[in-house]
Amino acid sequence: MQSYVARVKEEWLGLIRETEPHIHEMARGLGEDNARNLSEIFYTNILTDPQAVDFLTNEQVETHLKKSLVMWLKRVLSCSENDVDELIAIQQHVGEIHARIGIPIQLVDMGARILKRNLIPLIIERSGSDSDKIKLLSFSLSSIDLALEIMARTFTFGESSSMKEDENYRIFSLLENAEEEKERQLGSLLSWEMDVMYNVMLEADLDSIQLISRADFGLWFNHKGRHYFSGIAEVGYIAKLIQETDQILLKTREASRTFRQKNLRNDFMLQIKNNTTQIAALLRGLFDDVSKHEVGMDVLTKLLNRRFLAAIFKREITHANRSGTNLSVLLIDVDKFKEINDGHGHATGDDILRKISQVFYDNVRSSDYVFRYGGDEFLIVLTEATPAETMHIAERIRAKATKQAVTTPDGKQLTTTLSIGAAMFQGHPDYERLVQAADEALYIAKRNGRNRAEMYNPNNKA
Ligand SMILES: Nc1nc2c(ncn2[C@@H]2O[C@H](COP(=O)(O)OP(=O)(O)OP(=O)(O)O)[C@@H](O)[C@H]2O)c(=O)[nH]1
Repeated sequence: MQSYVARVKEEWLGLIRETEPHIHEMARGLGEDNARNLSEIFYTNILTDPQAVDFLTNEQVETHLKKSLVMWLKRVLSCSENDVDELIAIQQHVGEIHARIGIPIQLVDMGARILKRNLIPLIIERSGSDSDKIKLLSFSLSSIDLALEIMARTFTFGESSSMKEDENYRIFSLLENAEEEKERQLGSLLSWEMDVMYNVMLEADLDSIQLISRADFGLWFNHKGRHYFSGIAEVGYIAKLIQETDQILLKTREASRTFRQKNLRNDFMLQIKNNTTQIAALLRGLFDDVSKHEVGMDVLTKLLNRRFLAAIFKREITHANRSGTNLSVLLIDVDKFKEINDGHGHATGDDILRKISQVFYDNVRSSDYVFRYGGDEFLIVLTEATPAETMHIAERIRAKATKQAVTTPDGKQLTTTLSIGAAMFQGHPDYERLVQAADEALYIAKRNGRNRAEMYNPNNKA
Protein backbone atom coordinates (compact mmCIF):
# COMPACT_ATOMS: atom_id res chain seq x y z
CA MET A 1 0.00 0.00 0.00
CA GLN A 2 2.83 2.39 0.92
CA SER A 3 4.57 2.19 -2.46
CA TYR A 4 1.24 2.52 -4.23
CA VAL A 5 0.49 5.75 -2.37
CA ALA A 6 3.89 7.18 -3.30
CA ARG A 7 3.31 6.31 -6.96
CA VAL A 8 -0.20 7.67 -7.14
CA LYS A 9 0.90 10.86 -5.41
CA GLU A 10 3.53 11.42 -8.10
CA GLU A 11 0.91 10.83 -10.75
CA TRP A 12 -1.55 13.28 -9.21
CA LEU A 13 1.17 15.90 -8.84
CA GLY A 14 2.14 15.31 -12.48
CA LEU A 15 -1.44 15.84 -13.60
CA ILE A 16 -1.68 19.11 -11.67
CA ARG A 17 1.66 20.37 -12.97
CA GLU A 18 0.96 19.61 -16.59
CA THR A 19 -2.42 21.37 -16.48
CA GLU A 20 -2.37 25.07 -17.36
CA PRO A 21 -3.46 27.54 -14.64
CA HIS A 22 -6.53 28.71 -16.55
CA ILE A 23 -7.76 25.10 -16.85
CA HIS A 24 -7.38 24.77 -13.08
CA GLU A 25 -9.51 27.88 -12.75
CA MET A 26 -12.14 26.41 -15.09
CA ALA A 27 -12.18 23.16 -13.07
CA ARG A 28 -12.59 25.04 -9.83
CA GLY A 29 -15.51 26.99 -11.37
CA LEU A 30 -17.02 23.75 -12.66
CA GLY A 31 -17.01 22.32 -9.14
CA GLU A 32 -18.31 25.49 -7.49
CA ASP A 33 -21.19 25.85 -9.96
CA ASN A 34 -22.27 22.21 -10.25
CA ALA A 35 -21.24 20.13 -7.24
CA ARG A 36 -24.60 20.55 -5.51
CA ASN A 37 -26.59 19.60 -8.57
CA LEU A 38 -24.32 16.63 -9.35
CA SER A 39 -24.67 15.36 -5.79
CA GLU A 40 -28.48 15.49 -6.10
CA ILE A 41 -28.41 13.57 -9.38
CA PHE A 42 -25.92 11.08 -7.96
CA TYR A 43 -28.03 10.14 -4.94
CA THR A 44 -31.32 10.15 -6.82
CA ASN A 45 -29.83 7.57 -9.17
CA ILE A 46 -28.03 5.53 -6.56
CA LEU A 47 -31.09 5.20 -4.36
CA THR A 48 -32.99 3.49 -7.15
CA ASP A 49 -30.65 0.53 -6.70
CA PRO A 50 -32.03 -1.97 -4.16
CA GLN A 51 -28.49 -2.94 -3.13
CA ALA A 52 -27.82 0.67 -2.12
CA VAL A 53 -30.92 0.83 0.03
CA ASP A 54 -29.39 -1.81 2.32
CA PHE A 55 -26.57 0.59 3.13
CA LEU A 56 -28.09 4.03 2.90
CA THR A 57 -31.17 5.50 4.48
CA ASN A 58 -32.79 8.59 3.03
CA GLU A 59 -32.09 10.41 6.23
CA GLN A 60 -28.34 9.75 6.09
CA VAL A 61 -28.31 10.83 2.48
CA GLU A 62 -30.11 14.08 3.29
CA THR A 63 -28.23 14.93 6.45
CA HIS A 64 -24.67 13.86 5.65
CA LEU A 65 -23.93 12.20 2.39
CA LYS A 66 -25.12 14.79 -0.12
CA LYS A 67 -23.09 17.46 1.65
CA SER A 68 -20.03 15.23 1.77
CA LEU A 69 -20.23 14.54 -1.95
CA VAL A 70 -20.49 18.28 -2.70
CA MET A 71 -17.33 18.89 -0.66
CA TRP A 72 -15.59 15.93 -2.27
CA LEU A 73 -16.31 17.11 -5.81
CA LYS A 74 -15.23 20.66 -5.11
CA ARG A 75 -11.99 19.53 -3.52
CA VAL A 76 -11.09 17.02 -6.20
CA LEU A 77 -11.75 19.49 -9.01
CA SER A 78 -9.85 22.35 -7.38
CA CYS A 79 -6.94 20.25 -6.21
CA SER A 80 -3.57 22.02 -6.08
CA GLU A 81 -0.12 20.57 -5.41
CA ASN A 82 -0.40 21.43 -1.72
CA ASP A 83 -3.69 19.54 -1.36
CA VAL A 84 -2.56 16.20 -2.76
CA ASP A 85 -1.45 14.59 0.53
CA GLU A 86 -4.65 15.54 2.26
CA LEU A 87 -6.81 14.44 -0.65
CA ILE A 88 -5.11 11.04 -0.76
CA ALA A 89 -5.74 10.67 2.98
CA ILE A 90 -9.42 11.52 2.48
CA GLN A 91 -9.82 8.90 -0.27
CA GLN A 92 -8.18 6.30 1.96
CA HIS A 93 -10.47 7.20 4.82
CA VAL A 94 -13.57 6.90 2.64
CA GLY A 95 -12.29 3.58 1.23
CA GLU A 96 -11.84 2.26 4.77
CA ILE A 97 -15.39 3.23 5.66
CA HIS A 98 -16.71 1.54 2.52
CA ALA A 99 -14.83 -1.63 3.45
CA ARG A 100 -16.05 -1.54 7.03
CA ILE A 101 -19.65 -1.13 5.96
CA GLY A 102 -19.20 -3.74 3.25
CA ILE A 103 -20.46 -1.60 0.35
CA PRO A 104 -20.38 -3.75 -2.78
CA ILE A 105 -17.66 -2.54 -5.14
CA GLN A 106 -20.10 -2.55 -8.07
CA LEU A 107 -22.14 0.10 -6.29
CA VAL A 108 -19.09 2.34 -6.12
CA ASP A 109 -18.44 1.69 -9.81
CA MET A 110 -22.01 2.59 -10.63
CA GLY A 111 -21.65 5.84 -8.65
CA ALA A 112 -18.49 6.73 -10.56
CA ARG A 113 -20.22 6.15 -13.86
CA ILE A 114 -23.19 8.35 -12.90
CA LEU A 115 -20.89 11.17 -11.85
CA LYS A 116 -18.82 11.11 -15.00
CA ARG A 117 -21.76 10.79 -17.35
CA ASN A 118 -23.40 13.83 -15.82
CA LEU A 119 -20.23 15.85 -15.69
CA ILE A 120 -19.53 15.68 -19.43
CA PRO A 121 -22.58 17.73 -20.66
CA LEU A 122 -21.83 20.32 -17.99
CA ILE A 123 -18.35 20.79 -19.44
CA ILE A 124 -19.69 20.96 -22.99
CA GLU A 125 -22.14 23.68 -21.96
CA ARG A 126 -19.48 25.87 -20.36
CA SER A 127 -18.03 28.86 -22.11
CA GLY A 128 -14.54 28.58 -23.58
CA SER A 129 -12.76 27.25 -26.62
CA ASP A 130 -13.20 23.63 -27.66
CA SER A 131 -9.57 22.92 -26.95
CA ASP A 132 -9.89 24.29 -23.41
CA LYS A 133 -13.02 22.25 -22.87
CA ILE A 134 -11.18 19.10 -23.94
CA LYS A 135 -8.37 19.95 -21.51
CA LEU A 136 -10.93 20.62 -18.77
CA LEU A 137 -12.65 17.33 -19.49
CA SER A 138 -9.37 15.46 -19.40
CA PHE A 139 -8.26 17.12 -16.15
CA SER A 140 -11.61 16.63 -14.41
CA LEU A 141 -12.05 12.99 -15.36
CA SER A 142 -8.43 12.14 -14.55
CA SER A 143 -8.70 13.79 -11.14
CA ILE A 144 -11.92 11.93 -10.33
CA ASP A 145 -10.41 8.65 -11.55
CA LEU A 146 -7.34 9.12 -9.38
CA ALA A 147 -9.45 9.81 -6.32
CA LEU A 148 -11.71 6.83 -6.97
CA GLU A 149 -8.79 4.53 -7.66
CA ILE A 150 -7.19 5.33 -4.28
CA MET A 151 -10.55 4.74 -2.64
CA ALA A 152 -10.94 1.39 -4.39
CA ARG A 153 -7.40 0.31 -3.51
CA THR A 154 -7.96 1.02 0.16
CA PHE A 155 -11.33 -0.66 -0.08
CA THR A 156 -9.93 -3.90 -1.48
CA PHE A 157 -7.14 -3.80 1.07
CA GLY A 158 -9.64 -3.38 3.90
CA GLU A 159 -12.06 -5.85 2.38
CA SER A 160 -9.53 -8.63 2.23
CA SER A 161 -8.61 -8.21 5.87
CA SER A 162 -12.22 -7.97 6.91
CA MET A 163 -13.01 -11.06 4.85
CA LYS A 164 -10.23 -12.81 6.71
CA GLU A 165 -11.84 -11.86 10.00
CA ASP A 166 -15.22 -13.06 8.74
CA GLU A 167 -13.57 -16.34 7.94
CA ASN A 168 -11.86 -16.45 11.33
CA TYR A 169 -15.20 -15.85 12.96
CA ARG A 170 -16.78 -18.65 10.98
CA ILE A 171 -14.05 -21.00 12.08
CA PHE A 172 -14.37 -19.76 15.62
CA SER A 173 -18.11 -20.44 15.63
CA LEU A 174 -17.46 -23.84 14.22
CA LEU A 175 -14.98 -24.61 16.93
CA GLU A 176 -17.56 -23.69 19.50
CA ASN A 177 -18.98 -27.08 18.53
CA ALA A 178 -15.52 -28.59 18.58
CA GLU A 179 -16.52 -31.55 20.72
CA GLU A 180 -19.25 -32.58 18.32
CA GLU A 181 -17.08 -32.08 15.26
CA LYS A 182 -14.24 -34.06 16.82
CA GLU A 183 -16.47 -37.06 17.53
CA ARG A 184 -17.96 -36.92 14.07
CA GLN A 185 -14.61 -36.91 12.34
CA LEU A 186 -13.11 -39.61 14.55
CA GLY A 187 -16.20 -41.68 13.77
CA SER A 188 -15.75 -41.07 10.08
CA LEU A 189 -12.10 -42.14 10.24
CA LEU A 190 -13.01 -45.28 12.16
CA SER A 191 -15.72 -46.13 9.70
CA TRP A 192 -13.20 -45.99 6.84
CA GLU A 193 -10.84 -48.22 8.77
CA MET A 194 -13.62 -50.76 9.47
CA ASP A 195 -14.51 -50.75 5.82
CA VAL A 196 -10.93 -51.63 4.90
CA MET A 197 -10.79 -54.38 7.53
CA TYR A 198 -14.03 -56.01 6.37
CA ASN A 199 -12.90 -55.96 2.78
CA VAL A 200 -9.60 -57.54 3.67
CA MET A 201 -11.12 -60.17 5.89
CA LEU A 202 -13.70 -61.07 3.32
CA GLU A 203 -10.87 -61.30 0.80
CA ALA A 204 -12.76 -58.90 -1.41
CA ASP A 205 -11.28 -57.20 -4.42
CA LEU A 206 -8.97 -54.44 -3.18
CA ASP A 207 -10.30 -52.08 -5.84
CA SER A 208 -13.51 -51.78 -3.89
CA ILE A 209 -11.65 -50.10 -1.02
CA GLN A 210 -11.89 -46.36 -1.27
CA LEU A 211 -8.71 -44.29 -0.91
CA ILE A 212 -8.73 -42.48 2.41
CA SER A 213 -8.24 -39.13 0.62
CA ARG A 214 -11.51 -39.80 -1.26
CA ALA A 215 -13.42 -41.08 1.75
CA ASP A 216 -15.56 -38.78 3.89
CA PHE A 217 -12.83 -38.24 6.41
CA GLY A 218 -10.16 -37.39 3.83
CA LEU A 219 -12.47 -35.00 2.02
CA TRP A 220 -13.39 -33.27 5.26
CA PHE A 221 -9.76 -32.96 6.24
CA ASN A 222 -8.60 -31.56 2.91
CA HIS A 223 -11.43 -29.10 2.50
CA LYS A 224 -12.08 -28.01 6.04
CA GLY A 225 -9.95 -29.56 8.77
CA ARG A 226 -6.63 -28.37 7.45
CA HIS A 227 -7.99 -24.80 7.28
CA TYR A 228 -9.50 -24.86 10.74
CA PHE A 229 -6.13 -25.65 12.18
CA SER A 230 -3.92 -24.00 9.60
CA GLY A 231 -0.46 -23.10 10.81
CA ILE A 232 -0.26 -25.97 13.30
CA ALA A 233 2.41 -28.60 12.65
CA GLU A 234 0.10 -31.58 13.28
CA VAL A 235 -1.93 -30.63 10.21
CA GLY A 236 1.11 -31.41 8.06
CA TYR A 237 1.64 -34.77 9.82
CA ILE A 238 -1.97 -35.77 9.25
CA ALA A 239 -1.77 -34.76 5.59
CA LYS A 240 1.37 -36.87 5.22
CA LEU A 241 -0.21 -39.86 6.94
CA ILE A 242 -3.24 -39.65 4.66
CA GLN A 243 -0.96 -39.64 1.64
CA GLU A 244 1.11 -42.49 3.01
CA THR A 245 -1.98 -44.56 3.77
CA ASP A 246 -3.18 -44.15 0.19
CA GLN A 247 0.27 -45.19 -1.06
CA ILE A 248 0.14 -48.36 1.02
CA LEU A 249 -3.28 -49.13 -0.36
CA LEU A 250 -2.26 -48.49 -3.96
CA LYS A 251 0.94 -50.51 -3.69
CA THR A 252 -0.80 -53.45 -2.11
CA ARG A 253 -3.48 -53.25 -4.79
CA GLU A 254 -0.84 -53.57 -7.45
CA ALA A 255 0.96 -56.42 -5.74
CA SER A 256 -2.09 -58.53 -5.24
CA ARG A 257 -5.67 -58.12 -6.32
CA THR A 258 -6.89 -60.17 -3.39
CA PHE A 259 -5.40 -61.27 -0.11
CA ARG A 260 -4.81 -64.95 -0.50
CA GLN A 261 -1.57 -64.76 1.48
CA LYS A 262 -2.22 -64.42 5.16
CA ASN A 263 1.04 -62.63 6.01
CA LEU A 264 0.47 -60.00 3.30
CA ARG A 265 -2.99 -59.45 4.70
CA ASN A 266 -1.70 -59.09 8.24
CA ASP A 267 1.05 -56.65 7.24
CA PHE A 268 -1.38 -54.52 5.34
CA MET A 269 -3.93 -54.42 8.15
CA LEU A 270 -1.23 -53.56 10.66
CA GLN A 271 0.06 -50.69 8.55
CA ILE A 272 -3.42 -49.29 8.03
CA LYS A 273 -4.29 -49.67 11.69
CA ASN A 274 -1.05 -48.01 12.69
CA ASN A 275 -1.66 -45.02 10.39
CA THR A 276 -5.28 -44.47 11.34
CA THR A 277 -4.41 -44.70 15.03
CA GLN A 278 -1.79 -42.00 14.53
CA ILE A 279 -4.20 -39.81 12.56
CA ALA A 280 -6.85 -40.18 15.26
CA ALA A 281 -4.41 -39.25 18.02
CA LEU A 282 -3.17 -36.20 16.12
CA LEU A 283 -6.70 -35.10 15.32
CA ARG A 284 -7.84 -35.52 18.91
CA GLY A 285 -4.85 -33.43 20.00
CA LEU A 286 -5.66 -30.72 17.47
CA PHE A 287 -9.24 -30.39 18.62
CA ASP A 288 -8.26 -30.47 22.28
CA ASP A 289 -5.31 -28.09 22.02
CA VAL A 290 -6.84 -25.43 19.89
CA SER A 291 -8.82 -24.09 22.77
CA LYS A 292 -11.26 -21.41 21.87
CA HIS A 293 -9.23 -18.47 23.04
CA GLU A 294 -6.46 -19.11 20.57
CA VAL A 295 -8.91 -18.72 17.77
CA GLY A 296 -11.21 -16.03 19.04
CA MET A 297 -11.26 -15.63 22.78
CA ASP A 298 -9.33 -13.18 24.85
CA VAL A 299 -6.86 -15.24 26.86
CA LEU A 300 -7.40 -13.55 30.23
CA THR A 301 -11.15 -13.07 30.29
CA LYS A 302 -12.36 -15.74 27.83
CA LEU A 303 -14.50 -13.04 26.22
CA LEU A 304 -14.65 -12.39 22.49
CA ASN A 305 -11.59 -10.84 20.95
CA ARG A 306 -12.21 -7.39 19.51
CA ARG A 307 -10.98 -8.44 16.10
CA PHE A 308 -14.41 -9.98 15.56
CA LEU A 309 -16.15 -6.66 16.13
CA ALA A 310 -16.38 -5.84 12.44
CA ALA A 311 -17.66 -9.26 11.41
CA ILE A 312 -20.30 -9.33 14.14
CA PHE A 313 -21.40 -5.73 13.69
CA LYS A 314 -21.71 -6.21 9.94
CA ARG A 315 -24.13 -9.08 10.50
CA GLU A 316 -26.05 -7.46 13.33
CA ILE A 317 -26.37 -4.09 11.57
CA THR A 318 -27.72 -5.77 8.45
CA HIS A 319 -30.17 -7.67 10.64
CA ALA A 320 -31.28 -4.55 12.53
CA ASN A 321 -31.73 -2.61 9.29
CA ARG A 322 -33.70 -5.38 7.63
CA SER A 323 -35.91 -6.31 10.55
CA GLY A 324 -36.16 -2.90 12.19
CA THR A 325 -35.18 -4.39 15.54
CA ASN A 326 -33.09 -2.61 18.16
CA LEU A 327 -29.37 -2.89 18.46
CA SER A 328 -27.37 -1.24 21.21
CA VAL A 329 -23.94 -1.22 22.76
CA LEU A 330 -22.49 -0.77 26.21
CA LEU A 331 -18.93 0.47 26.50
CA ILE A 332 -17.67 -0.34 29.96
CA ASP A 333 -14.55 0.88 31.74
CA VAL A 334 -13.28 -0.15 35.16
CA ASP A 335 -12.96 2.90 37.41
CA LYS A 336 -9.49 3.84 38.60
CA PHE A 337 -8.13 0.53 37.46
CA LYS A 338 -4.62 1.90 37.34
CA GLU A 339 -4.80 2.49 41.10
CA ILE A 340 -5.76 -1.15 41.64
CA ASN A 341 -2.80 -2.32 39.60
CA ASP A 342 -0.44 0.14 41.24
CA GLY A 343 -1.71 -0.46 44.77
CA HIS A 344 -2.26 -4.23 44.78
CA GLY A 345 -0.32 -5.59 41.82
CA HIS A 346 -1.10 -6.69 38.31
CA ALA A 347 -2.29 -10.15 39.39
CA THR A 348 -5.03 -8.59 41.53
CA GLY A 349 -5.94 -6.41 38.55
CA ASP A 350 -6.20 -9.55 36.43
CA ASP A 351 -8.44 -11.19 39.04
CA ILE A 352 -10.77 -8.20 38.94
CA LEU A 353 -10.95 -8.32 35.15
CA ARG A 354 -11.79 -12.02 35.26
CA LYS A 355 -14.47 -11.57 37.92
CA ILE A 356 -16.26 -8.73 36.19
CA SER A 357 -16.03 -10.52 32.84
CA GLN A 358 -18.01 -13.31 34.45
CA VAL A 359 -20.61 -10.74 35.58
CA PHE A 360 -20.94 -9.50 31.98
CA TYR A 361 -21.28 -12.99 30.70
CA ASP A 362 -23.87 -13.98 33.30
CA ASN A 363 -26.00 -10.88 32.77
CA VAL A 364 -26.58 -10.85 29.04
CA ARG A 365 -28.66 -13.15 26.87
CA SER A 366 -27.08 -15.77 24.67
CA SER A 367 -27.82 -13.67 21.59
CA ASP A 368 -25.67 -10.80 22.92
CA TYR A 369 -21.92 -10.47 22.47
CA VAL A 370 -19.34 -9.54 25.09
CA PHE A 371 -15.96 -8.31 23.87
CA ARG A 372 -12.79 -7.38 25.64
CA TYR A 373 -12.32 -4.05 23.93
CA GLY A 374 -9.02 -2.98 25.43
CA GLY A 375 -7.05 -3.25 28.69
CA ASP A 376 -9.80 -2.46 31.18
CA GLU A 377 -12.48 -1.67 28.59
CA PHE A 378 -15.29 -3.99 27.52
CA LEU A 379 -17.90 -3.72 24.83
CA ILE A 380 -21.25 -5.48 24.91
CA VAL A 381 -23.45 -5.68 21.83
CA LEU A 382 -27.07 -6.10 22.87
CA THR A 383 -29.51 -7.46 20.34
CA GLU A 384 -33.16 -6.44 20.37
CA ALA A 385 -33.06 -4.42 23.59
CA THR A 386 -35.05 -1.19 23.81
CA PRO A 387 -33.37 1.92 25.25
CA ALA A 388 -35.01 1.19 28.61
CA GLU A 389 -33.88 -2.45 28.55
CA THR A 390 -30.39 -1.41 27.50
CA MET A 391 -30.12 0.89 30.50
CA HIS A 392 -31.63 -1.76 32.74
CA ILE A 393 -28.97 -4.28 31.70
CA ALA A 394 -26.24 -1.65 32.09
CA GLU A 395 -27.49 -0.82 35.57
CA ARG A 396 -27.74 -4.49 36.57
CA ILE A 397 -24.18 -5.12 35.38
CA ARG A 398 -22.91 -2.04 37.19
CA ALA A 399 -24.64 -3.00 40.44
CA LYS A 400 -23.52 -6.65 40.34
CA ALA A 401 -19.93 -5.75 39.47
CA THR A 402 -19.58 -3.58 42.58
CA LYS A 403 -20.36 -6.67 44.68
CA GLN A 404 -17.51 -8.72 43.20
CA ALA A 405 -14.66 -8.84 45.67
CA VAL A 406 -11.19 -10.21 45.08
CA THR A 407 -8.61 -10.99 47.73
CA THR A 408 -5.49 -8.83 47.58
CA PRO A 409 -2.02 -10.25 48.34
CA ASP A 410 -2.28 -8.79 51.88
CA GLY A 411 -5.54 -10.60 52.47
CA LYS A 412 -7.96 -7.70 52.06
CA GLN A 413 -11.23 -7.87 50.14
CA LEU A 414 -11.19 -5.45 47.25
CA THR A 415 -14.18 -4.33 45.19
CA THR A 416 -14.38 -2.11 42.17
CA THR A 417 -16.84 0.04 40.26
CA LEU A 418 -17.68 0.47 36.58
CA SER A 419 -18.58 3.39 34.35
CA ILE A 420 -20.80 2.52 31.40
CA GLY A 421 -21.67 4.40 28.22
CA ALA A 422 -24.68 3.13 26.28
CA ALA A 423 -25.82 3.96 22.75
CA MET A 424 -28.64 2.86 20.49
CA PHE A 425 -28.06 1.99 16.82
CA GLN A 426 -29.50 4.78 14.69
CA GLY A 427 -29.19 3.27 11.23
CA HIS A 428 -25.70 4.38 10.25
CA PRO A 429 -24.00 1.45 8.53
CA ASP A 430 -20.59 2.26 10.02
CA TYR A 431 -20.44 0.60 13.43
CA GLU A 432 -17.71 2.95 14.58
CA ARG A 433 -20.36 5.67 14.82
CA LEU A 434 -22.23 3.58 17.35
CA VAL A 435 -19.09 2.84 19.35
CA GLN A 436 -18.15 6.53 19.27
CA ALA A 437 -21.56 7.45 20.64
CA ALA A 438 -21.14 4.95 23.47
CA ASP A 439 -17.68 6.35 24.10
CA GLU A 440 -19.08 9.84 24.47
CA ALA A 441 -21.66 8.55 26.93
CA LEU A 442 -18.89 6.75 28.82
CA TYR A 443 -16.93 9.97 29.00
CA ILE A 444 -19.96 11.69 30.50
CA ALA A 445 -20.39 8.85 33.02
CA LYS A 446 -16.77 9.33 34.09
CA ARG A 447 -17.21 13.09 34.26
CA ASN A 448 -20.36 12.77 36.33
CA GLY A 449 -18.50 10.95 39.08
CA ARG A 450 -17.94 7.33 37.79
CA ASN A 451 -19.79 4.21 39.03
CA ARG A 452 -22.74 5.03 36.79
CA ALA A 453 -24.29 4.31 33.41
CA GLU A 454 -25.24 6.99 30.88
CA MET A 455 -27.17 6.72 27.64
CA TYR A 456 -25.79 8.68 24.69
CA ASN A 457 -27.81 11.78 23.97
CA PRO A 458 -26.85 13.83 20.91
CA ASN A 459 -28.07 16.97 22.67
CA ASN A 460 -25.79 16.40 25.61
CA LYS A 461 -22.37 16.37 23.99
CA ALA A 462 -19.26 15.40 25.93
N1 LIG B 1 -3.92 -6.13 35.51
C1 LIG B 1 -4.08 -5.74 34.26
N2 LIG B 1 -4.01 -4.41 33.96
C2 LIG B 1 -4.19 -4.03 32.70
C3 LIG B 1 -4.44 -4.96 31.67
N3 LIG B 1 -4.57 -4.25 30.52
C4 LIG B 1 -4.42 -2.94 30.81
N4 LIG B 1 -4.19 -2.77 32.12
C5 LIG B 1 -3.97 -1.53 32.88
O1 LIG B 1 -5.21 -0.86 33.01
C6 LIG B 1 -4.98 0.48 33.37
C7 LIG B 1 -6.02 1.35 32.69
O2 LIG B 1 -6.03 2.57 33.30
P1 LIG B 1 -6.62 3.86 32.63
O3 LIG B 1 -7.43 3.47 31.43
O4 LIG B 1 -5.50 4.80 32.40
O5 LIG B 1 -7.58 4.51 33.61
P2 LIG B 1 -8.22 4.11 35.00
O6 LIG B 1 -7.16 3.98 36.05
O7 LIG B 1 -9.13 2.93 34.84
O8 LIG B 1 -9.05 5.43 35.32
P3 LIG B 1 -10.46 5.87 34.80
O9 LIG B 1 -10.76 5.05 33.57
O10 LIG B 1 -10.34 7.31 34.50
O11 LIG B 1 -11.43 5.58 35.91
C8 LIG B 1 -3.54 0.78 32.93
O12 LIG B 1 -2.76 0.96 34.09
C9 LIG B 1 -3.11 -0.50 32.22
O13 LIG B 1 -1.74 -0.79 32.45
C10 LIG B 1 -4.49 -6.35 32.00
O14 LIG B 1 -4.69 -7.24 31.18
N5 LIG B 1 -4.30 -6.68 33.31
